[in-house]
Amino acid sequence: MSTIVSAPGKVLAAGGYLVLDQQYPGVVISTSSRFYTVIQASLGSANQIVVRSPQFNQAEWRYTVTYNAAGIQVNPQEDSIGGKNKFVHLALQHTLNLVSEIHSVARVQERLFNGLDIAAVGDNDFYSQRAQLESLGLPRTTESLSRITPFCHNGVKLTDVHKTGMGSSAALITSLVSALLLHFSAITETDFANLEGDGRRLAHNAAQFVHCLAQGKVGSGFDVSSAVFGSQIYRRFGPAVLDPLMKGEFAAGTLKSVLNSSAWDYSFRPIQLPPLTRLVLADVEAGSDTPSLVGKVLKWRGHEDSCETAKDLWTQIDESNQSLARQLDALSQSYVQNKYVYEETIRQLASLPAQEWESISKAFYDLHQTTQRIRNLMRRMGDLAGVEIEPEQQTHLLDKSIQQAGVVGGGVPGAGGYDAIWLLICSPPGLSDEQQPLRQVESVWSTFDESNVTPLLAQESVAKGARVVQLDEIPGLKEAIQRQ
Ligand SMILES: Nc1ncnc2c1ncn2[C@@H]1O[C@H](COP(=O)(O)OP(=O)(O)O)[C@@H](O)[C@H]1O
Ligand SMILES: C[C@@](O)(CCOP(=O)(O)OP(=O)(O)O)CC(=O)O
Repeated sequence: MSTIVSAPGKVLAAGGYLVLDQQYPGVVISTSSRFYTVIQASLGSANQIVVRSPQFNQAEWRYTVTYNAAGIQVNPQEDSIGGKNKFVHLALQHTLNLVSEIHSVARVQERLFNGLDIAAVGDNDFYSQRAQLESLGLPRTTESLSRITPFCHNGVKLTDVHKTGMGSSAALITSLVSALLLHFSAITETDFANLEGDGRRLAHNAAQFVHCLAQGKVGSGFDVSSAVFGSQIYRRFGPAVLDPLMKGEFAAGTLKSVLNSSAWDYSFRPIQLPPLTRLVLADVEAGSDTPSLVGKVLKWRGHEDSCETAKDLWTQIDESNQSLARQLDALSQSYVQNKYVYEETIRQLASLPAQEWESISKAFYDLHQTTQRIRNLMRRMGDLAGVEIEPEQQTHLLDKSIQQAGVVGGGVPGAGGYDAIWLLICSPPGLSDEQQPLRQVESVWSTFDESNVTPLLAQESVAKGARVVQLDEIPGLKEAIQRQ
């Protein structure tokens, strides 16, 4: 029997920094690029778990599971060629204990009778493909990216890979924890498939906890929430719910009671991007260090000399972020009300830059203005806090991109910095590939001389968050997990 769960990556389009405070929601889009965990019964030894990542060199981690009065211990084997993998180790340790608290230790022992083989792979978008395109002599376009083998081998060790900032650890932990809970029948597939199901909530709470523990801090959790529930308006949970577990209190029953507790007060409201538009992402440069950016912004926000200005600015940013959410909703509704008119409008917008849209569609023009206002306010926050939230080179790249016909708007995702940009562009049906706004954007990116810009393949995920999949459904997955 095998169990496969996929979980999407994320783009925090609005709400960077603010979303760390429960007062402010964030707008997060989950991506079509996903992480997959494939659990298969192995023919190995009892209580042995092997986790492999066939996209990297030396990426195999072996664990032995033992049982004693304190619960289940997942022990990394000294001879693991992958060295340490805190994220994977903690996911196994705590999810197996959660299973034993929900069922029994015997359930875990029984399902580990022949050991387990677990493969974890991520879509190519999670890792920069710039070097791969160069070595294949291909131009930096989405068309070239679609020619690279799915789940391709990155040619390096996991520790040396260049990530694109789509949240590999959150997607990995979500897919791994959910797959384990399902494989050990701690939650049912039907309940997991339901966005409001208790099983899906438990998977979320468990993945949040493991991710926080592995990161050594309780962040906002927007990445895990979108990996579990899909695109959403996210409001964080109060961190106190995790206090006992973060302090290492694992007396019998604690995991189950904390992770099932009604004290989890996060909220998510599913959203979607307007129909006939598409999200486009670019991998720009080596990533900025998010924790150090966050540290500086929070210091500025807390400082007595700047806290009043910060409060005012955050109120303004929040108003714009909430307008963005409302405008996205309204556009989806207007599509439902009159598909024909909506489609015709998108076709017209696709041939003009957004500054010229007001007379054609006030709703899309306003959306454009809102994204620009959010950029301005975030830049102001960066200037005041002394942090490069939208560095000058990103400003040039975004301005050039947003001036193109059919581009609604964009920004730097999450904490900002040098690593990525996102754009929302019109994608009307019936246009030839050459006429699509995406082509023009790709051409601007390929000739941009201040940094090396490579598109990613990701679009918005149509599936809502984490889901169970079958091996044959996903092109290239079977081949990838069989790779040695
Ligand atoms: N393909 C993979 N296989 C196994 N572990 C992985 C894989 N990808 C990521 N991880 C785990 O996630 C960690 C990366 O976490 P982090 O640096 O927070 O990444 P991100 O910023 O992408 O979320 C790695 O050190 C590793 O423990
Ligand atoms: C600043 C933040 O609000 C958003 C950071 O989002 P990013 O998407 O930039 O994060 P990384 O996955 O670490 O690259 C911090 C948070 O919410 O945890």
